[in-house]
Amino acid sequence: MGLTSDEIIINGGRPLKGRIEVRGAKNLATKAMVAALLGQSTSLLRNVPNISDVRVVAGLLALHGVQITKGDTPGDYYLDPSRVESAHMADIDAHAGSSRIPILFCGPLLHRLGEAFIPDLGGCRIGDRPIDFHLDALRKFGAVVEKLPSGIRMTAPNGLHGADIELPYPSVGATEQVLLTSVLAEGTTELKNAAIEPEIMDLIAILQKMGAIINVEPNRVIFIEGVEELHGYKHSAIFDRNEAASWAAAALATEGDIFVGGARQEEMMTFLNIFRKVGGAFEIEDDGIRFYHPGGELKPVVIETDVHPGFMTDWQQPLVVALTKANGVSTIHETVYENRFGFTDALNKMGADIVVYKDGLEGYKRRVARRDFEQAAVITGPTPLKGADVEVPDLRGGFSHLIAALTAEGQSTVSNVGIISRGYEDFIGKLRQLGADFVFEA
Ligand SMILES: CC(=O)N[C@H]1[C@@H](OP(=O)(O)OP(=O)(O)OC[C@H]2O[C@@H](n3ccc(=O)[nH]c3=O)[C@H](O)[C@@H]2O)O[C@H](CO)[C@@H](O)[C@@H]1O
Ligand SMILES: C=C(OP(=O)(O)O)C(=O)O
Repeated sequence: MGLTSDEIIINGGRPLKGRIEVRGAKNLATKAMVAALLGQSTSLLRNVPNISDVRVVAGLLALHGVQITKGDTPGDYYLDPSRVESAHMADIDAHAGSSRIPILFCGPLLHRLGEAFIPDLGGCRIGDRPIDFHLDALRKFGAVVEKLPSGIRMTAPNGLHGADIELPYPSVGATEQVLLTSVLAEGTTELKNAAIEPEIMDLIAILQKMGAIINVEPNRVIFIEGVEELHGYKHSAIFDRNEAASWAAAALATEGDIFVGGARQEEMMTFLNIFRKVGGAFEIEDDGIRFYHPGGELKPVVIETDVHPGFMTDWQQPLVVALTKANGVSTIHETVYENRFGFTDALNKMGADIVVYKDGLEGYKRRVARRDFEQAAVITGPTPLKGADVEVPDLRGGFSHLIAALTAEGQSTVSNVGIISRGYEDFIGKLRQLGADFVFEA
């Protein structure tokens, strides 16, 4: 079969070595772009990554009348919301299924227009991804929600008012929903059990620059005093710690040495501890972090994914590849999503020994139990990987397939790699820079 632009042929076995840069986080830049809708003047977001999720949000904002202009410096986006009131959103449902970000348009659009239509959501298919926390919170602010066959329509006949909200779980998206809605709601909002990921703190910094009053209090409480008006912001997006962790895992699995420019220690501390326990080495510099395999054997670990400051769910997939090389049995408990080990089928096809326990491991007690069961993957190593044909299932799983193919003996064809562009800027160029041996025709 001929090579298509959605396929990469990788000849494995070559260590990745060199320097690459990570830019602004997908999980902040897209939300910061939505925040621009709340301002009365133009915002400047810097360090925006060139990824498809950003293009999807830019397209949606444009449909809503936000004029987006790129600045002379790469990654600079000017977002002018002054024409939102006169926009006609004719093609809005053409964006159905393209990303999860549209749900965050609710609050800003209700404030600006008194109504919002949100097309069906996309994002990674990693189990059921309900939006009940979002809708419950919006209703508490005074929104009236109507479910339609192609999405959700929302109105706020009496305006939006501050509310007391306690999330059943510290959801990242629902916390952002509350922040983006409460800042212009009349009165005060107290949010309990909020998510406190670094990207959320960066969003709060942006909202404060716009004129919002937000206090982050102890024990996951966020207190917001609504204001009458917000203006544009100037902000440089926080670095993408998920991308940085992925390249770190690639360095370890391929026995390589990668300097990740733009990575910072503080937001990656939990990852760095595990990286060290597995046998990886790192050096922290002012402008980035060097991740490398220092020689010697890799060691097995037990990981429980969790909300921040725990080990992030988006970090486990690339690291699993390195764990197939560790000497012994590693266990990963995925506690954030119900179904995030689908990517391991392809690794097993390549020779890994990974057993997924869909209902969790008997007798294992979590520190903070959330459900009756949690998915667990048990990885027994070391198992050398062999080249195979594999298909990318989702963003992080896809990156792990790339790493697996890079470490495997022989040739692999990884198809459906387009998904990886959702969250990894120019990953093909970066692989080239790091000396990977592959064929890809754009
Ligand atoms: C674009 C973006 O920022 N994506 C990130 C965001 O996703 P996202 O914001 O979608 O993740 P959440 O933190 O909301 O989800 C966490 C858990 O809460 C559940 N839940 C969430 C909302 C809701 O209304 N009801 C409900 O049950 C989800 O199904 C999931 O099991 O945080 C995740 C957890 O750090 C990351 O893996 C994603 O990369
Ligand atoms: C799950 C992820 O993203 P999203 O929420 O955008 O699907 C991810 O970044 O790994």
